[in-house]
Amino acid sequence: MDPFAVIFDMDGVICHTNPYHAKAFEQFFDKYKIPYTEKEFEEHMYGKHNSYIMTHFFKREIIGKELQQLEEEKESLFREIYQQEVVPLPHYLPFLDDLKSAGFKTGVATSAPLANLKLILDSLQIDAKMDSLMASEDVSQHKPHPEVYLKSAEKLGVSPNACVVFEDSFSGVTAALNAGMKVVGVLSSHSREELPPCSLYINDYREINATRVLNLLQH
Ligand SMILES: O=P(O)(O)OC[C@H]1O[C@@H](O)[C@H](O)[C@@H](O)[C@@H]1O
Repeated sequence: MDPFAVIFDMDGVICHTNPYHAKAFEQFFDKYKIPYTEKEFEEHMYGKHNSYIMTHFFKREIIGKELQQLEEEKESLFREIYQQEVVPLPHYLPFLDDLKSAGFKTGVATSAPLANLKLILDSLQIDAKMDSLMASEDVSQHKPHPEVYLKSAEKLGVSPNACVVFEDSFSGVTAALNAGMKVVGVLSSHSREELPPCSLYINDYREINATRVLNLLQH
C-alpha cells in the first residue's frame, strides 16, 4: 500500500492557543495604541501569519526587519503567557498514538515561528512522533498559499492526495485544499459555516480515529 500521512496545523488543532494569542495581542496592541475587537481577532488573527496580522492592525505594510522585531516581541509575550498552560485538545494524544499504530506518517505545519512549535512539542513530548516539522521560517509564502503543506508532503515522502490535514482556520483550510489534500475541520475557533468546505468536521479528537481517516483517503 502507498504511504499515507496526517499533517496537523498547530494553533487551534494540537492546542487551543487562540485565547492566549488574543491575550498576548491585547497587551502588545495596547502598548502601540492599536485598536482591536474580538471579532477582528477572529477574522484577521486566528491562523494567520504575523506579516498579515501586523499589516492589518497597524494599517500599513509591515515587512523586513520591522516585521521581525514586532513578531519577536509579540511571540515572546505569547510564549511567556502560554508556557505554563500547554494542554492538548481533548483526546489528541491517544488519537496520535492510534495513527502511529495504523502506520501513518505524521507532521506539523504551522505559520507560527519555530520557537512556538518547539514549546508545544517539547511540553507535550510528541517531537519523536512527528516525521516532519514545518514552521514559519521554513516557507517563503504563508497560508492560504499551499507551500507549507506541499513541502510537508515532500518531506514525508507522501503524495499530496494521500495526505489528510487537520485545520481550524479559513486560511489554513484553504492552504490545504490548494495543496490538493483532504481536510478535517477542527471546530475549536470557528463554526463549520465560517470555514471552506471540509471532508469532515470534529469538535475534538474523541470523534475520530485512524480507521475513519483511512476511509477519507479511500473516497
Ligand atoms: O498554527 P497555525 O494555525 O498556522 O497558526 C499560527 C498563527 O496563529 C494565530 O492564531 C496567531 O495569532 C499567530 O501569531 C500564529 O503565528
